[in-house]
Amino acid sequence: MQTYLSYLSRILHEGTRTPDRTGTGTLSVFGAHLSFDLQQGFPLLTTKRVWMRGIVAELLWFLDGGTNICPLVEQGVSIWTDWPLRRYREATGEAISQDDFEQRICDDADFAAEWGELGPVYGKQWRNFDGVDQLARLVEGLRFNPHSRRHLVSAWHPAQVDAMALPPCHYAFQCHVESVPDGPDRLSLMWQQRSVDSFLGLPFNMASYALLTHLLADQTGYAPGMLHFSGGNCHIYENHREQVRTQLQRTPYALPTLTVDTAPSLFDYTPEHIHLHDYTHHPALPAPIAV
Ligand SMILES: Nc1nc(=O)c2c([nH]1)NC[C@@H]1CN(c3ccc(C(=O)N[C@@H](CCC(=O)O)C(=O)O)cc3)CN21
Ligand SMILES: O=c1ccn([C@H]2C[C@H](O)[C@@H](COP(=O)(O)O)O2)c(=O)[nH]1
Repeated sequence: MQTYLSYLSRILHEGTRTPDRTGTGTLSVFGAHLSFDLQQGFPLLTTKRVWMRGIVAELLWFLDGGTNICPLVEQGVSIWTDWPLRRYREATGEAISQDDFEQRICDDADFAAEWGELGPVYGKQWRNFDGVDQLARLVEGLRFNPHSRRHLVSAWHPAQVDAMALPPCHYAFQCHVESVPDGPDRLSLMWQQRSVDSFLGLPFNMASYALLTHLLADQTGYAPGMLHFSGGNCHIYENHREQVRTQLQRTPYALPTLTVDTAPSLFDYTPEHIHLHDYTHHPALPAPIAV
């Protein structure tokens, strides 16, 4: 995890003060690459608590093709609530609390359909990009044509980005199968991210794509290989600087490991199939999210 801490330190020391859409202000660099060997452990930060249950819920929601916050909210996961909540407050002028908004999303299906929808975001594009189930195709391709160089999934649909609550930040990923002498072939994954909230978002994204690699490997019979991140605008929000400094003073613990119980298909996993082992971490570092 030293690689993530060095990345944060680079933004802190070399980053340029840049205004941003949310009005928060950032320090940013353009262009960064991080690599993790999934054989060496599961890349969940140990220098603060990272909320794995929320990450699992979000990824399974993407895999299910979900674009409405309702199933997340029902599991107590609020990471996507801010955007629909703001839309509701602006449209109605009602000063509803987050708790009351989430309660209505859970209790009233019509309300959820109207106000909990994020538009054609990740889940939609992964499972139904103009009629193409990109994930089903990916699994078939990995199984039957492993050495293809076209194992690519795109969430960036130019004709639909304006209809999304937030255009995709991690907008594409590619898989790669590699032969290993005296061992099972390995499945690696690289994801592209145009905009990177390095303190709050990236730890989620790293764990989420690591988990996706484990699930794909489980479905295709490969061992998890390397995970690569390629970032465009990599930033630290001004109001995360203190938390970043605290984190940089902490010494990482050994990484946890992850095991997966096999499910009938990529679309049948539940949180009960996913087991995180030996996760030792420093205390949580709360920080405000820029909306
Ligand atoms: N500015 C911004 N950063 C993001 O990372 C981000 C967005 N917006 N918008 C869409 C999604 C939502 N994601 C989120 C949203 C919230 C947390 C968050 O608040 N995490 C906290 C606490 C989680 C909890 O325990 O409830 C954390 O400490 O990691 C993380 C990722 C990632 N994305
Ligand atoms: O998975 C995600 C989703 C979002 N983010 C961050 C990156 C930016 O800080 C904001 C998005 O704002 P834009 O103006 O659309 O770039 O959300 C992330 O890091 N990871």
